[in-house]
Amino acid sequence: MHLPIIAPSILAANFAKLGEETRTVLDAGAEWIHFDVMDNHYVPNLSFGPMICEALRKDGITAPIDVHLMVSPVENMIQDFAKAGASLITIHPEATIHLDRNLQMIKDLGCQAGIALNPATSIDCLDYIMDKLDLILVMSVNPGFGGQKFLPSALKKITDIRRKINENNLNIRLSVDGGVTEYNIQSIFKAGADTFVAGSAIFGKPDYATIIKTMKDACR
Ligand SMILES: O=C(CO)[C@@H](O)[C@H](O)COP(=O)(O)O
Ligand SMILES: [Co+2]
Repeated sequence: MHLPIIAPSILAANFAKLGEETRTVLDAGAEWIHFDVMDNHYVPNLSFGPMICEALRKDGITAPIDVHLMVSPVENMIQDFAKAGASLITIHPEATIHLDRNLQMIKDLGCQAGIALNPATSIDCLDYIMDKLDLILVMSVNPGFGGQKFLPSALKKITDIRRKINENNLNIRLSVDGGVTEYNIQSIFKAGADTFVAGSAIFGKPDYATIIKTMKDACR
């Protein structure tokens, strides 16, 4: 099992100070930055695109940027985010009719590839693509908005996917996204997740270092 990673979602940051917020949360102990891309088509909300990712890179952010694409179609955004400095690009199976091809496209562009599973999406879709994955993102809310409540059904899904990863001896990170807080992170960790996306639980606090430490301490 991998060491736990905290990936704050900057969707919950103060957009007027995005560079500063990103640096502060990394200095506070976060390992990755989670970058939620919403297109008002695949999900009913609009966030930010590759230009903002590129701006963070130009501003000196060197930490891994974990791009969560909630867009359809995916092809142009995969190319643009790879160019903009994304480290990892995660796509939703419902957002494309060529999942295998698009995962391969992410890898060919030099990024790590992830798949995001909505609350109602079965883990069966993993069966023929596991060898192309660096990350599986379990959505513990329906995608489109920050600040929602964690859906407990995600815990069984995490356990089932952890079993699949371990049985096949695969080097895949298992991430959980949506409603992760200092109160539920331990049960999510115990279910088998190793990567924790949290937006409002971190950016809603005055002291990012304390909340990140609390979350990490819960994962032991
Ligand atoms: O992808 C998404 C939502 O679609 C997430 O990354 C959320 O933005 C996480 O925010 P919180 O639920 O932690 O506030
Ligand atoms: Co996300």
